[in-house]
Amino acid sequence: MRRTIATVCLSGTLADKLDAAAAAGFAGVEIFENDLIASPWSPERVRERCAELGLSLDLYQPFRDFEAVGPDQLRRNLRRAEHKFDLMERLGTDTILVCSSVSADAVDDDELAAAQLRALAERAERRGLRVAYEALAWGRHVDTWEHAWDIVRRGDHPALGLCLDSFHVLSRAGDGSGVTSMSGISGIDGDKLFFLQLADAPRLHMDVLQWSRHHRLFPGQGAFDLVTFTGHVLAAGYRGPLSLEVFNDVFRQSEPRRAAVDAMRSLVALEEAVGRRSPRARERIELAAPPPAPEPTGYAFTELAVDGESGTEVARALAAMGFAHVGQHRSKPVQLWQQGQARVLLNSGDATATAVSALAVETPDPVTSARRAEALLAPPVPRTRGPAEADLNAVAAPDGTAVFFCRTGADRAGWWADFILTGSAPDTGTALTGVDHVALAQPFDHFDEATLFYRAVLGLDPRHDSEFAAPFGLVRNRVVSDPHGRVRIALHGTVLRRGEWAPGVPDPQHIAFASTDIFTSARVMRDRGAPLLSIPDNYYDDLEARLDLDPTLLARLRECRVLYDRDADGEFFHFHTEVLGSRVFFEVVQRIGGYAGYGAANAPVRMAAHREARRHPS
Ligand SMILES: O=C(O)c1ccc(O)c(O)c1
Ligand SMILES: [Mg+2]
Repeated sequence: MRRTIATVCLSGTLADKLDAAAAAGFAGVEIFENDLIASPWSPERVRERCAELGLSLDLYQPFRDFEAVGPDQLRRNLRRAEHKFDLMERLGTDTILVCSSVSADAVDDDELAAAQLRALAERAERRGLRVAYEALAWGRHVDTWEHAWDIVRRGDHPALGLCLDSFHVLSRAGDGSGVTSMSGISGIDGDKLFFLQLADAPRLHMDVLQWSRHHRLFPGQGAFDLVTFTGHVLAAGYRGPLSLEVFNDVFRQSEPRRAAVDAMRSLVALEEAVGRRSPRARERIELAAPPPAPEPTGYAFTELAVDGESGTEVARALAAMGFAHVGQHRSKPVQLWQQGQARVLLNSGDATATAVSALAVETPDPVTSARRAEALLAPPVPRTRGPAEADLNAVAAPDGTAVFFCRTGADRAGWWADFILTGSAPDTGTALTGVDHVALAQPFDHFDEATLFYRAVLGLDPRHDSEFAAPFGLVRNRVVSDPHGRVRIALHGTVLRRGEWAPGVPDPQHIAFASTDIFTSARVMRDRGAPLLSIPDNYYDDLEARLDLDPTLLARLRECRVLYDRDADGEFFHFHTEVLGSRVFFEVVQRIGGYAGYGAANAPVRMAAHREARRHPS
């Protein structure tokens, strides 16, 4: 379908926004009035620039507080409208969005509202224009799509139709009041559906206007069921553009070209999901159909960027945890460390701070995984490849992490062949079997973009949203994972921009290894000098108070400095190393039963302990 975007979604001047929309491949834009008013360009110049960029002007918006007023006010409103019609002619756009009145002057009279909208539509029609009426969720008298649709029908004019905006529909449809629902949408006459605006949002309990103006997201980044919603709209016969209209404080300050790519990715993924839900729609309507994501089967490796100093520190910690340096890269300063199915690369080739620099996801079909990534606009990572080295496909995630696709299995012919084996063997006495999850710190501005990236590109599902008060501010967590938990990526970032006084290091990232026996892991690793994190006694006193644990178990937890959590499905045991270099640590976890969480309740304790360890290095 045609994909368009409202200029309000992007930051910068109108010129910046148009450039960004075109660069991301949008076919057209909704011109948001404020962007035009603030622009030094004449409407003719805007039209010309859009033509140069290959963008159509699909909508002019918003026209406010028009309907259901007294005769004097109506005269003033029609005069105002004629001015905007002049402007639309100059711009070369034929549809104006009229949003339901929020004015105290508006009266609760549907017949009057319909008659006045009809009068507006008559004037529009004379100029070859049309009016799309949208119910704002906070409209004074009209705040549901059903009500707006009823008025449009009463107005009964060919130049008067409905604009549906998923935010206004779904913010109200989920509030439990039953005043509106989306199921009736498929019964709307498709010819009367003049425009469709799409936005997602997190479920928040707050004033709906504030929610809309600050927290909208691109589809796939929030909690709204846009697949079902869009399916209903298409079933009604709508064939106009899918247009994004997102008001979001973070996007408003992001680099517009990058935000526009995020936006485009959201629509491609949405079209794909709609087509998958309804194959019949796919026969009739052109919907994006990127190659389906092959289900990831695990991590081939995780790469850490290290410098000389942190490299030694990390290597020493890995050795104490039972890993062996089993391979050395043929042409690059990269070491391969292994224990069970856990493989860690230490790359000292780039002089960057210690960080998780790459994830290699195992897939049964790396070529298709890479083609999908490309279809979803994942930027490729340029790589230098030595002779006889594996041709690894990598794309860059929004947080800068390179994501590689490697064939499932040890794949000795693939990336593994780039390493010369050292002959060292791991020590199996530490009970580690593989990688449980990788936790990646997300830059404040790219959290939602990252969720969509991992979801769309890798086909992982978001789950386990949580938020907790940490020593340096509120932290937000979200895990993206495949259904079997083979590739779990825990994304975390601050909810608010991080305070200046927080330690002069970025949030640490970590790799969590799975253990079959947490107490053995802890004891053996401690004996071998692994830099394990010390946990305060207060924590164990509180555990005892809260959970009424078996005293023997509590004593073992306390002795081994293991953290504990449980839920209805099972139990979780974990411990951590200190931060190695500037921003990486390791975690060891054991899951019992069906526990599928990450011990979020313990995270503030762990963070404070890391802070303490940095202040008083052992
Ligand atoms: O927040 C608003 O005022 C506003 C304006 C125009 C829209 O299309 C909309 O959905 C909201
Ligand atoms: Mg809208």
